[in-house]
Parts: sequence; C-alpha cells; structure tokens
Amino acid sequence: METLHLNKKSKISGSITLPGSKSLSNRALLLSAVAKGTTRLHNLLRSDDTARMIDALKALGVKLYEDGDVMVVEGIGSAFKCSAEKRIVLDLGNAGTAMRPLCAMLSISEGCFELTGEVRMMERPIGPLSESLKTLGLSIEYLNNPGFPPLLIRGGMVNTHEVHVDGSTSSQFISALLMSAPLCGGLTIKVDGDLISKPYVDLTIALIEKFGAKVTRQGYRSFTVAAGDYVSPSDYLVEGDASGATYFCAAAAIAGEITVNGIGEESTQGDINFLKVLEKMGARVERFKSCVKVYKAPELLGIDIDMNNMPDAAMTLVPMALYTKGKVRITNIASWRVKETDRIAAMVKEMSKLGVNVNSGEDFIEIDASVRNHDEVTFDTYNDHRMAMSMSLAAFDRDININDPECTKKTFPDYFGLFSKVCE
Ligand SMILES: O=C(O)C1=C[C@@H](OP(=O)(O)O)[C@@H](O)[C@H](O)C1
Ligand SMILES: C=C(OP(=O)(O)O)C(=O)O
Repeated sequence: METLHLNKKSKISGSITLPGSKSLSNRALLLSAVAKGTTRLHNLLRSDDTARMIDALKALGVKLYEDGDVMVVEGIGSAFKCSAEKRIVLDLGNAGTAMRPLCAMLSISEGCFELTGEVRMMERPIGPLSESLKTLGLSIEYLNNPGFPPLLIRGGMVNTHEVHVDGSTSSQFISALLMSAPLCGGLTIKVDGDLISKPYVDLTIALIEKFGAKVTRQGYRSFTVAAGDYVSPSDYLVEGDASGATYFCAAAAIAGEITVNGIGEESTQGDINFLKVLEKMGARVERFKSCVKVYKAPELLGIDIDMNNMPDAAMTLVPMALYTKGKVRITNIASWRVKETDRIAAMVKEMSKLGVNVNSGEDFIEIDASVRNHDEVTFDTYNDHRMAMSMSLAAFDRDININDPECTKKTFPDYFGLFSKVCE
C-alpha cells in the first residue's frame, strides 16, 4: 500500500476543472442504455464507480464506445433482454449508484443476473429495496446474508403498480425504483419512514424527466411515474462533481482562493449547497453560470448543522474544525455508518490522532480542536475515497501522510494531482 506525504500547506490559489459528477454519470449511463436512441455523454466521470456501471452495461449487451472525450451509448429502448439460460455475473465494486439502480432495473428485465461486489458492498444494506421489489412480484434472492448483496435476480414482470419502500437508510432505493418505473408499466412509490438524502431523489427525477419520464409527486411521500419509453436527449452534459468540489472550496475558505469550473449557480446537485455552509462559516462565495469562486474567511466560524441533505459534503466539514473559532457539530448523519466504511467511527479514530476532542453518537459527530497536538500524523483511509480527500485538508495545519491515496479512484482518480497543483 502506498502512502502519500503532504508537506504543510500555507495557501490554495488558482483554478481547477472538476471531473463529472458520479451521481449524474451513473444515472445518465443507465438511462442512456435503456432509452430509445443514441446518447452522447459529455464530461462523463471516468472512475471506478463508472467503470463498474460501464462494464455491467456491456455485459448486458449494450453498445458503448468512446468518440474522443464523449461516451456514446446506443440505447436498447427497453429494460434489458438477456437469455434466462445463462447467469450474468456483474461485479459492481463498491458503487452504490450501480448496485441499487441495477437491482431494480434487472428485476424487470429478461434474464438471470448475479449482482456482487467488494467485501464492503456485502455489508451495505439493500433489503428495503429488494423487499419492496418482491412485493411487486419480482424475484430476488440473497445469496449470502438476508438484506445484503450478493443477489440473484430472475427478471420478470410486476403484478401491481404500487409499492412501499423505506427511505430511512438510503435514498438510492427510491432513486432505483424511480428509474425503473416507466419501463415496468408505471409505478406509484410510497415512501415509508423519514426519507434521507432528499436532494438525490430530486436529482433522479430531474434526470428521468430529461429522458422523457412523466412524474407527479406529493412532496417526498409519494411519487407516481407514468408508463412509457425513455427517449434519449441525444447529447447530455454531465455537471462537474459538486461533492468533489467541496474539498477545494473548503481549502479556499481556510487558506486562500479558488475558482472551481464545472459547477455553477444552476447546478442540480444537492452538494452545491455546501457553498451556503461555507458562507455561514464566514467565507465569501461568488457564483457564475459554469464556475464558482470561494475566498478565505476573515475568521472561520464553528458550526452546528444538520447535514442530512448533504451526507457526502458533510465529511468535508470534519477536518475544517482545525481552523474554526468554536466547535464543528454535524448532526443527522446516521447514514455514514453504512457507506464505504463506518464513517463516524473512522472520523473519530482519525481526528483523535490530532489530539483534538471528538464526541460522537449514533448519528452525529462533534469536534473541538481548541486543544490539539502538533505531530505529523498518518491517516488511515479505510478504502473510503472521502476519508482520503477530507483528511487532505489537515495539511493546512501540519505535515501529514495519507495511507492508500489511490482509494480516491472510486470517484476522483486525479484528486491528489489537482490538490498538489493548487495548494502550496
Ligand atoms: O443517489 C446518489 O447518487 C447518492 C446518494 C447518497 O446516498 P444515500 O442516499 O445512501 O445517503 C450519497 O451518499 C451517495 O454518494 C450518492
Ligand atoms: C456514499 C458514497 O457512494 P455510493 O454511491 O457508493 O453510495 C459516496 O460517494 O460517498
């Protein structure tokens, strides 16, 4: 395993161009594959998560090829049609945005499919989605532990058009049902429990509408999607990754200024609202059509904030506590425990290495860095891209080392290249 050494940084300046959003890339790939017509995807993220989706789509018989920087997807115009005689095994790594949507789409396709992935993927829940698909008459078996991948799916037809799903563990279950809904003859999706990560559901609806779906909704309680084919929008430009942007924007709030290209005032991603959090903490932000600029806060303020709507961006706030006047307290983030690692436990362990005071519970973390050591520390990253990217912000406080920096390949393979380009 490689370890990356980062000398203490004193400032960030200049500009970066973001890779495409993971959430939009994997949604756009799947929708293009099942749409009528050919789609040219611009600024598609190239990372492990999207490679898993691309490889899966190819194994399912979809033609995808690169034309320069553009990914061309020849849509099949329906759910997948594979032979039921041969089991197709899809290794989806640790990509939630591949596992959950494919689980739903394959259960209404023709064929026999095994969905598997990394060891951690086998610990990430999928029960609420698969159980709700079963109530539609679809066939999903757990090959190992009930409620978790690997899954054996025998594609079939729904026998009803209304489904209940619990939204309190992952919004991806609702997004998965929404994406499959038009192709199974239409669906009313009733959400039980308190839906988390709501902006990702809005992102899904915006994208399926772009591909021609008709959606009506009652807030976040009930969604009705009409039957119909998806139709390719021909060309689709993937926005830059707003979650990936948060590290650079946070660094600027701490120590300089940055222009981030690829997101702007019209971004549809929930994590764009991290900029508002930075403003609350004292940073100055300027928003334009296709870029944002962030400037150092004269004094960075602590914050006590519910981050349920931005679970990924929330991680960026943790190391920011090293630079704030007052504590950083992040609440309503229970979903951290079932993501790439138990992110609350991992953050407590890594932040404690800095000698700061960390308090945590089932769904919150609080950091008081008014007392801390000044040691050079080595951070473990738990095969979690966001642990590696978040902890890089500690380099404005001291020399640090990051174990397994390569884990950023899940969503942002060149993260440390860009970080070194703009931070000195
Ligand atoms: O739908 C999506 O693209 C995502 C939804 C969120 O997951 P949860 O809904 O499980 O919180 C987020 O953390 C993940 O990185 C991407
Ligand atoms: C939770 C994440 O990923 P996934 O899409 O695998 O859920 C993430 O990117 O932080």
